[in-house]
Order: sequence, then C-alpha cells, then structure tokens
Amino acid sequence: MALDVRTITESEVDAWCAAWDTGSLNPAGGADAPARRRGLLLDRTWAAFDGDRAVATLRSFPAELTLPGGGTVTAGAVTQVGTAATHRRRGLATRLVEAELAAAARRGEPVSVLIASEWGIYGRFGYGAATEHQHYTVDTRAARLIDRPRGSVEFVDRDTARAAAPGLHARHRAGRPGDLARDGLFWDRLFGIARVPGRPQPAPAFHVLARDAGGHPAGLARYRAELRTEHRVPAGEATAELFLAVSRDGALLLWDHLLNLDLVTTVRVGDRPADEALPWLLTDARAARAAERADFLWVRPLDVPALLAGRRYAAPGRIVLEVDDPLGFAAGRFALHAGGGDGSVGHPASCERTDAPAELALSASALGSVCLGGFGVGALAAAGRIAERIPGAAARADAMFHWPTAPWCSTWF
Ligand SMILES: CC(=O)SCCNC(=O)CCNC(=O)[C@H](O)C(C)(C)COP(=O)(O)OP(=O)(O)OC[C@H]1O[C@@H](n2cnc3c(N)ncnc32)[C@H](O)[C@@H]1OP(=O)(O)O
Repeated sequence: MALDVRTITESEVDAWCAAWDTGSLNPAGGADAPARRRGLLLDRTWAAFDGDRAVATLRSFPAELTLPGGGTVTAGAVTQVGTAATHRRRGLATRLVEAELAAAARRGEPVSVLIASEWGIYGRFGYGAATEHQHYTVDTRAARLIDRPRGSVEFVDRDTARAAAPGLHARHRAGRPGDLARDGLFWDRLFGIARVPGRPQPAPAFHVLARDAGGHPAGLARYRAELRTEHRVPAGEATAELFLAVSRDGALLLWDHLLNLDLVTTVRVGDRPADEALPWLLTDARAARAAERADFLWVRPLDVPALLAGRRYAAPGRIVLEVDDPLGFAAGRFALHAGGGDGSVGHPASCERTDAPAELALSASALGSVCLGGFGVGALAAAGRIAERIPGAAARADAMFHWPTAPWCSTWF
C-alpha cells in the first residue's frame, strides 16, 4: 500500500503522539496525551500514514532567530522527526522533511532550523551545523572571581522567576546570534508549571534574581543542589537548569552566588556558548572545566537574499556566492555587498541574484554553517566544503562573515 504523507487533523493528534513515542523509542509518552496537545500546530504537524496508522512524524513551529547584528528572521523550527522502527529506511523522513521545507518556503520563512539527534541525518537536506554549546563543571574550592560584583541577588519564588524570565531572555537574545524566541509554553515547561510530555516533572528548584547597582534585573538562575559528603567533608553539587545573564554584572552576581554556596564544591551549568565568559571571570580559569562541546542548532537556508541581507557583517566587502541546492530553494548565484553603517554593530548588507561570475561555491548546508558567523568560511574552504573560484575569495568572505559574538542557541525544542 502507498504511504501517504500529509498534515494531520484534530482527530489524529493521539495517533500522531503515539507514532512519535514509537519513533523516539519512548514507551512512557502516552501518559501525557493532554500535555502534548499544547503547542501542536496542526497545519505544521506532519505524519506518514501506512493505511490509517501514523508511522512517521515531524512538526514545526515559527520562531524568531537572531542574526549577527541583532536583526531577526522567522525560522521554521523543526522537531519530533521520527519513523517507527518497522518503517525505517523507506524514505519517510525524507518525504516529511522535504514536505516541511516546501511548506516553509511557501510561508516565506527564510530558514528552517532544528537540533539534530545525530550528525549524519540532516546535511543531505541542506541543513548545516551553525551553533555550538558546551557544559561547564566548576570546582568551587579553586574558583575565585576577578571582581566583586556590583548589585544584589535575592531568592524569588517560582512565579516571580517565571515572570522575569521572558524580559531578560528578550534582552539576551537581541545580542546573541543563533538564539530563538521562546513562547509562554516554553517557559511554563522550564519552570515546571506545565508538563514536559514524556519526561518526569522537573524537581523543585531555587530561583535567584540578580539586580545591577541601579536595581534593574540583570540575571536569573534556577538551580538544584544535591548534598553529600566524602569522609564527612561536604562535597555537594549544584546544577543550574537556567543561567541567564544580560550583562557582565549579571553574570558576576550569579556566579558569585553559585560559587559561594555552603556545602557545595561542584557547580554544573549546561548549554553554555562557545565563547563562555566564565573562565575569564576567574582568577584561575582551570577551575572551570568545559566538556562536550558540540554542534547544537542546524540552519537550512531557504531564502538566501533575506537571510544574508538580514544580518550584519564584521568587515565591508563584496562577494558573489554560488549556492548548490538540489532541492532548489537556495540554489543560484548571489551578490552580497556589505558596507556603510556606523560599524558599531557591523555593516549592513544587500544581497540579490546576479549573473556575475561566482567567487565562492558552496552547498546550502555549508551556507547554513557559516551564515551565523560561528564556523569560519576559511575553515570550511580548507576542508574542501567551500570552493574558491577566485584566489583569496575565502579569506575575504571569512572576514565578512566572522562575528565577534559566537552564535549560541540555548533553547531546546
Ligand atoms: C530534529 C529532530 O527531530 S532530530 C530527531 C531525529 N529522530 C531520531 O533520532 C529518532 C530515531 N530515528 C528515527 O526515527 C529515524 O531513523 C530517522 C527519522 C532518523 C530517519 O527516518 P527514516 O524514515 O528511516 O529516514 P529515510 O528512510 O528517509 O532516510 C533518509 C536517508 O537518511 C539516512 N539516515 C537515516 N537516519 C540516519 C542516521 N541516523 N544517520 C545517518 N544517516 C541516516 C538513510 O540511510 C537515508 O539515506 P539514503 O537515502 O542514502 O539511504
């Protein structure tokens, strides 16, 4: 029987959730059926059907993605891609991804984004790894901050923290390429107000709000502590589930709080940027150990002019790019011209289709990797993933595309 790929109706939500549970190998997910319905946009919730049985899933939602320089584009954020083990390697995920990409292009979304469960899956569809993250473990006995923080930190209840979070995050993401806007449901789930389907309810946690010397909110952390001893010497661990600082003072205040918790000798903070400031805030950077640095957000360009003209560039310049895209969305030759502006947040740019000779040739996936400034054009060219048609073009583009703030997306979806 032919396998049908289409968006679902309201009456198919339970079947879709069950198919995702099977595809993602989670036998416990079904218990959360009502919680799962929240956040599903039916016209963006796809399934492959074998007869009337859903056997593969994919859904998306619109999310604002910050570009270098603070501009934003609407991204189609793709998640819950899964195929039942009985139906794998029959092209179902391919059909779902391609259907979603075509729909995203019709909706006018310049990019599609996702978090890849495995590196090897999504490059073939034109996605490229664009941001990185890493986890930190800090030995509080060795960690001393270089400056005394100015301002204050107070414990707040969960609802106060929940109320402060969106405003702080909006300030944070304005200056951080690669981050995504978060909706109310995201925050409700993070604070344990709404259930995260298929996962245990988060354990209760402490919330601290940092205020700068002027009394303005500058940071927010949510953390839990596990106390234990080694030979009756305290050896507790604190783990921050949220560490959101919008200024140097905000970061110093939150670190000062966490690193000085009595009975705690280890502080863990996950999902930090590639250019995390913590080591530079310590008198001994080795007190903070980074681990598991890895790709996080993958970007798939769909509308190249909208994407490239939406960001700012570190250096002025002109470059003609030839983008190879077997699916067609991003294919073509594009003239990018960056210049002007006062340079304080990079140079604005124009980007349009051109017949001029190409200077650099790259796949849609490679463009996805370099478009936020995290991975260098030079590095990809050296690896043979970007081809120079004119000597020196990669170095020129590298200087333009590089961005001083590493792209970072700490938003799991
Ligand atoms: C954004 C997110 O949701 S990430 C979550 C992704 N989902 C998971 O990891 C859940 C477990 N895995 C699965 O459900 C499935 O294996 C999927 C969704 C990854 C792939 O589903 P399938 O329907 O089997 O994919 P499909 O048949 O379209 O395969 C397409 C191609 O990708 C390749 N491929 C599929 N999975 C992988 C993988 N894990 N690693 C490398 N290549 C892969 C296939 O070999 C195939 O290549 P080919 O055409 O050259 O033979």
